[in-house]
Amino acid sequence: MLRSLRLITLRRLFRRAGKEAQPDGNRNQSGPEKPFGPAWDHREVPSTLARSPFLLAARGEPGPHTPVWFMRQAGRSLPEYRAVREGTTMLESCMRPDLVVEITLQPVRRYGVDAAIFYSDIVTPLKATGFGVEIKPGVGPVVADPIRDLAGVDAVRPVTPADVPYITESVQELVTRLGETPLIGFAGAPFTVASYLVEGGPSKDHAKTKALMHSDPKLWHALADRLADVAIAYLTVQVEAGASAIQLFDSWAGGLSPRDYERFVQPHSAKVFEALSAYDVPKIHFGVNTGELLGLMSAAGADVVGADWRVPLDEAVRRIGGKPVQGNLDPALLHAGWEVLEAEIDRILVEGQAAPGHIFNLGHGVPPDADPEVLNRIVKHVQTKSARAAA
Ligand SMILES: Cc1c2[nH]c(c1CCC(=O)O)Cc1[nH]c(c(CCC(=O)O)c1C)Cc1[nH]c(c(CCC(=O)O)c1C)Cc1[nH]c(c(C)c1CCC(=O)O)C2
Repeated sequence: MLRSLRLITLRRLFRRAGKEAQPDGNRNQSGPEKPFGPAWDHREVPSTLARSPFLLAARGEPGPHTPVWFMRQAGRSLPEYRAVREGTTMLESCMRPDLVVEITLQPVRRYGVDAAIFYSDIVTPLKATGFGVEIKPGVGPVVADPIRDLAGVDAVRPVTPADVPYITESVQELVTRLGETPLIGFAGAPFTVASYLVEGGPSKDHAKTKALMHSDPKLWHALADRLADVAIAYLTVQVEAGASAIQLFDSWAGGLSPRDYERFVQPHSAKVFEALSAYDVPKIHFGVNTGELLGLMSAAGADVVGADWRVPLDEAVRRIGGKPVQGNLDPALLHAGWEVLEAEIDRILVEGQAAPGHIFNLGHGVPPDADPEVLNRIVKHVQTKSARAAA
C-alpha cells in the first residue's frame, strides 16, 4: 500500500518536472546537453531508506535524481533556528535531544533536502568528556588550555556511549522521524580538531600546529592518534544509533602541503575510515581548499570525497580516482542572483556526471546571511533538473 502510494507520488513528480521516458529511456527534455547518467528504473522505487537518492549516489548507483543537501543547512540562516536557540549556548543545545531533533529537522522540513545532517559540533565529544572547550558565537571553538605536551594529550579522551546518552537518544529519535531521509553523522578529522586544540582557537595559518608537527613529530602523532580515537568513538555512537552515512570534516587540511598531509595527517584519517569500515555506511571526506590533496584524501579510505569550488567537479572526480563526489557550488554565489546561480548549478550537474554518483552541495557551509528562499530554489532546481527519465 505504502509502496504503491510512493510509486504514484514519484510518477507525479516526474510528470510535474516534465519528464517522460525517451525512446532510449535515457534523457529528459529540459536538461543540459549531456544525459543524466543511465535511465533510472522506476520499478526500483526507493521505497526504503537504502534506496534513497542520497545513499544510491553515495554508493555510485543511479537514482531518480541528483541528491542535494547543504553543509550547515541547520543554523543561523534559518529564523526558526534562531528562535529555538534563544537563551541556550551552542554546546548546551547539542546536549538537549529536543533541540537537536528539532534543529536537525528544520532544513529537511523547509527545503526537502535529500539528507539530514546531525546537529552537533566537532568539539561536542571533547566537551562531553570534560575537556575545556567552548564555542564563542561568531568566532568558533576556543580552548582553555591549548595542548603543548603529552600531559595535554592525556586530557583528550574518546567518548564512551555512557558519556553521550543524549547523542544516542537524539539519533534514534531522528532516524524514526526522518523515515526514508538518511541522517548523516559526522566528526572532525584529527588535523582540523588538533588545529583548534593546539592554536587555542580558530586560526588562518595553523602556524603553531604546523610548527608542532615538524618540531615534535612524536607529540604530534600522539595527539593525532588520540583524536582519531575520539572521531572513531563519536562516529561509532552515531552509526550504532542509526545514522546512515558519515562525514569526516577535515575543513582546514587545505592549509597543508601534500607532503605534510601524507606524512602527518593521512595515516590518522585513514585509521578513522578503517575503523568505520566495520559498518555498511558510506564514508564522506571533506575539506576546504584541498585541490592538491584530493587524491590523498580519497586514498585515506573515503567512499565519497567532497570538493570546494576551486576545482571543477569533473577534474575533482579525476583526482579522487573516479569515486562518487560531493559539491561544489561557491557559497558566495548565493548572493549573485538567480540567473548566475542557475547557470552554475547546471554546469555543476553536468560536471558531476563524470562521477559514478554526485551529491550536490555547496563547496563549504551555508553562510549565516544566506537567504533561505534562495536555498529552497536551489534544492528544487537540482531535484527537477537532474530528474532521470523512467526506463
Ligand atoms: C570547523 C567546524 C566546526 N564545526 C564544524 C566544522 C566542520 C565543518 C565546517 O568546515 O564548517 C561542523 C559542524 N558544526 C555544526 C554542524 C551541524 C550541522 C550542519 O552542518 O547543519 C556541523 C557539521 C553546527 C554549528 N556549529 C557552530 C554553529 C553556529 C553557532 C550558533 O548558531 O551559535 C553551528 C550551527 C559553531 C561553530 N563550530 C565551529 C565553527 C567554525 C563554528 C562557527 C562559529 C560562528 O561563526 O559562530 C567548528
